[in-house]
Amino acid sequence: MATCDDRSPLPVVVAVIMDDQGRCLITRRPQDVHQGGRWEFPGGKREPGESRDQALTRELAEELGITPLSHEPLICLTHDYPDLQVHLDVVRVTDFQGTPQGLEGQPLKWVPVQALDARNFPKANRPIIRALSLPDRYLITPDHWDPEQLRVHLECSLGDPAVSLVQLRAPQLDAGAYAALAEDALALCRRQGVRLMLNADPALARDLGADGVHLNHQRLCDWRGRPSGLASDFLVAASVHDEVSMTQARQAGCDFVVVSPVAPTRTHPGAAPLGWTRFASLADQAACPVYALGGMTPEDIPRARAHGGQGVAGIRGVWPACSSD
Ligand SMILES: Nc1nc2c([nH]c(=O)n2[C@@H]2O[C@H](COP(=O)(O)OP(=O)(O)OP(=O)(O)O)[C@@H](O)[C@H]2O)c(=O)[nH]1
Ligand SMILES: [Mg+2]
Repeated sequence: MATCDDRSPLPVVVAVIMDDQGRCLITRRPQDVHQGGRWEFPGGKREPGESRDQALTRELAEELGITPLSHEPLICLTHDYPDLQVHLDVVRVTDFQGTPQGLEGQPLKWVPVQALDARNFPKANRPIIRALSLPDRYLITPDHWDPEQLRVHLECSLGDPAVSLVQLRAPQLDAGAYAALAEDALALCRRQGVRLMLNADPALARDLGADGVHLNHQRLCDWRGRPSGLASDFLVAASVHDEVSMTQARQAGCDFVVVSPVAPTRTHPGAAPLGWTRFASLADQAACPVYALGGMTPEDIPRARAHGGQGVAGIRGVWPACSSD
């Protein structure tokens, strides 16, 4: 299982401890410490020579009196506070022994993941909360589907519980046809509680009430901050291919990014794939959850997660099969 690289920022292990009702455990930091008074996920500094998992076990014993039995990587990130740089290696603990108690006198509570409000946490926690709210796959519409095929595929896929985040990408359509299709697609997605990202002008995504905008290379270059009037939960995502575009996505404050091409694809046979090592290095530089795109299928999700990713994005291999295929 991948862990974050050792580096000079303060290394911290953070545990998102889940119960079987989909709630996670949060505790309040004492007033007199760094980020005092804010809610946090349990955890703490890794001691010299300690592995991530050793630090996890020690911190959860010291702070809560529990033993983690199984966990998986969630996200790694570096954050610059004015007074300190931290590197958070965040894991999701899915099973543990014991009953959590605030052994250092800290208040604790169980909260449904959807109710987590990043404003009550240290700034570095925003991507952690975002990672908890995003699925392990991001479906992108193929550009060879005409609008009718697209509607049929959306209708047949939206009942699948694995489908909860979709990007409407249709560069073959002119602006009017795209906007008409987007309105229909939004109505379909809303009915099923699926979030729809428009690969379009951010103002169009806002005006149509989409769940977010997906910035292609040009729109990421042109991005000058969130347009006014956006809902606070409106998602901004971007396509990233290298270190330069990852830096742009960081500066744009993206909620998540898609890194491609990770593996060879049928659509771009000539493009040199990044491979998993380079994907992991780019994911480590991100300040948000990262999906792997290019030759991906749902079977690649564990590999993407082991390399610091949120999951996979797909144009072909990630859509459920439909009877019209
Ligand atoms: N545990 C934890 N630390 C966090 C979170 N978010 C975040 O920015 N941090 C930062 O990570 C750093 C280390 O956390 P910590 O204070 O829990 O360390 P610790 O348990 O070893 O404390 P100690 O020094 O009292 O033994 C702090 O600067 C803290 O502000 C979070 O969600 N959980
Ligand atoms: Mg701590």
